[in-house]
Amino acid sequence: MNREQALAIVKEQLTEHRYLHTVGVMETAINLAAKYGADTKKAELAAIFHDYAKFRPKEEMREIIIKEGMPSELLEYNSELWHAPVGAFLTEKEAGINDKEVLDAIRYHTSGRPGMVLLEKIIYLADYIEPGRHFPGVGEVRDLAETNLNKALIKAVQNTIMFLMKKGQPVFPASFQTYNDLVMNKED
Ligand SMILES: Nc1ncnc2c1ncn2[C@@H]1O[C@H](COP(=O)(O)OP(=O)(O)O)[C@@H](O)[C@H]1O
Repeated sequence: MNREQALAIVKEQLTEHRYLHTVGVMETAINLAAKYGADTKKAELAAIFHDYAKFRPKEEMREIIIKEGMPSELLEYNSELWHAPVGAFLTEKEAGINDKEVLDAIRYHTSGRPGMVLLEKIIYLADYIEPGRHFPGVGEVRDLAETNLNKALIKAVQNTIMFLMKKGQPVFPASFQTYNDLVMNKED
């Protein structure tokens, strides 16, 4: 599937604002992939589809999580988390993309996971720093991403956890595990 075909498929699923975000994630992911030696075509495809399920009704997502045997713990946490694993499932089912690396990058783009591979890191980070994002701390992560992918990712995961905790919201544990994994295996 080429870029135009992929973008046309997701455009139908998204609002204009979310579509523009997706294009920003795509461009950022391609740049990061080129810089850090990942497959730019896979980065492009994963970025285009990362929010494919963003606007599916909650009930549909809940059913898919249960039926497809996804971690039921997800249902106890912020439903904002659901579109990532459900998006991976629907990207395969409805768009026919079956590349496991691409699907995993979509699946883990919101929570992260311990042992993230390069493509997963790139999509998580591209989602966080694409040019349309404007929130406190994003500039620091953008700067880090120029030179050190892991340091940028640690900062992004840390900011996300701290943002949720400051609001007194529950934190899905995969993000803590991601943070610990990255910090404990830091290479510099
Ligand atoms: N571990 C977590 N526990 C609970 N909510 C989380 C966790 N990680 C991210 N989120 C929340 O999920 C939401 C969606 O994040 P994300 O998928 O990265 O962005 P978007 O869908 O806008 O591209 C954000 O509001 C974020 O705070």
